[in-house]
Amino acid sequence: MLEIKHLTYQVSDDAGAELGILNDVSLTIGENKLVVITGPNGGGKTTLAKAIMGLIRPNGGEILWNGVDITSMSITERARLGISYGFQQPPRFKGLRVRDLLCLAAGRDDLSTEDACQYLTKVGLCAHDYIDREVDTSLSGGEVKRIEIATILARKSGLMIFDEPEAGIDLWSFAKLTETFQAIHARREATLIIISHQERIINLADEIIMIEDGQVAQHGPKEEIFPLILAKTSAGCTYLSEEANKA
Ligand SMILES: Nc1ncnc2c1ncn2[C@@H]1O[C@H](COP(=O)(O)OP(=O)(O)OP(=O)(O)O)[C@@H](O)[C@H]1O
Repeated sequence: MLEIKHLTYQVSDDAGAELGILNDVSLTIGENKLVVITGPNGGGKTTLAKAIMGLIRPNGGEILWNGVDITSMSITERARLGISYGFQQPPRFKGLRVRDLLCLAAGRDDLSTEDACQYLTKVGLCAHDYIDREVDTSLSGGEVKRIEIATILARKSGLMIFDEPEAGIDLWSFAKLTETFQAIHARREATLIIISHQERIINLADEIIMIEDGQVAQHGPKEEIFPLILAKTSAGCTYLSEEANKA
């Protein structure tokens, strides 16, 4: 279970004034739930994910994973506790091959080619073409994104956070990725937090959290929150209004 209590994160602007990015965020995510975080651009979704992973230090509040206070822990300590985060824009690793990254993620030098390839297939990559490629600028944005997601799958974490996994990914790979999320969830293997604006991903959720202006604007079961989001975003669009009425 992930518990976030009164989390705040502030930065100073150029004039030295405090700017609140996360403002008293509290929420609880149950074990093995699939939760989608959505909301307007700049609302604070990535900042919240980075705070959970330890990539930024909050100014106040607490984060507990399975009852353990991780607020002051390093990224490495959180990773050891089984927390993973896939960046919105993943980094590249010149000199490392896809195979090396998967071995590192799985924590095994002896990861078989077959096992490594299975993770790539789950994100819609033809394993044979990619397993020995270097993770450098020769790979497209969508390819790097899928390779990073494959490394998260290889890590077998208890809490997997994906930041806009759909970004830059073609329709075919996106369909494969959606199936993969669904399969992990069906096997109740991990708690999944997916930051997304994509209706097909939102549809996979047990719960939706809407973050707006650094606060939790809505949090509840998909059946309750999705119609509210559709109604809010459909003003002036007849098609979306009809979908909202159907939902
Ligand atoms: N270090 C920082 N300094 C100044 N502003 C910041 C900093 N980090 C985040 N912000 C601002 O905080 C707000 C929230 O950013 P964040 O990336 O969390 O939004 P988001 O909800 O993930 O947006 P998107 O949907 O566009 O990815 C944005 O306005 C961003 O510009």
